[in-house]
Amino acid sequence: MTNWYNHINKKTEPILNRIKTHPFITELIDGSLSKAVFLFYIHQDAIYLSEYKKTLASVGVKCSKDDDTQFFLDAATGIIHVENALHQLFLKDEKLNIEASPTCELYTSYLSKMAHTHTIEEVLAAVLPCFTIYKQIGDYILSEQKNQDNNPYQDWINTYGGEDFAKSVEKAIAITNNYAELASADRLEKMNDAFTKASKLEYLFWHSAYNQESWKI
Ligand SMILES: Cc1ncc(CO)c(N)n1
Repeated sequence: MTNWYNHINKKTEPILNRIKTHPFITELIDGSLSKAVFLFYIHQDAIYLSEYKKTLASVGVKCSKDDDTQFFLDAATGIIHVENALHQLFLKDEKLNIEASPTCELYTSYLSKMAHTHTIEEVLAAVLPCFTIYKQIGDYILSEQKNQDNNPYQDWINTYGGEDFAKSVEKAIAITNNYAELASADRLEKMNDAFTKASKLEYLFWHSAYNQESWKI
């Protein structure tokens, strides 16, 4: 398949639309999101990112082209910078010794499973929504908001709306499309499933933060 990403992006548009209309995002746009909810999200995202960077490094190790390996290792390093910047801004005095929520645990475990027991095509498809959905949501928020000068969450919003992130997203799409071009119909189906599941997990991640999800016991 020549442009696999275009195909799966269209197919998963309903999930993206659900994220755009989720109260976490609509309230983030107008600045009314509760600080407790946002901090819960940032804490969970800190845990998520520290696991996600390991998955990206594993993906890099699995790539056959030097260039692709370098891209994922750089992306993993880039995450360390994002983590430090965001967490210094928003978690100044907060301690990071909290446990992962059920959804955070589910998402990071799913990605780790894909990286360690599935094919390179599937794990590429599984990590891609982390790039593309954040880019789409970052751009969406920037285009919708009218309060860039006084939104308390602007630093977070700017991280994912910028040019550097856009380049990185384009490269991740191109690498995944290259693998999809040579994949069998069966492998493509598995890639679709992985991209769809990771997109749903992105939705659940916002949703679980909005509800400050806890372990039931
Ligand atoms: C849950 C989640 N997915 C993707 C990103 C973007 O790297 C992030 N920061 N958090």
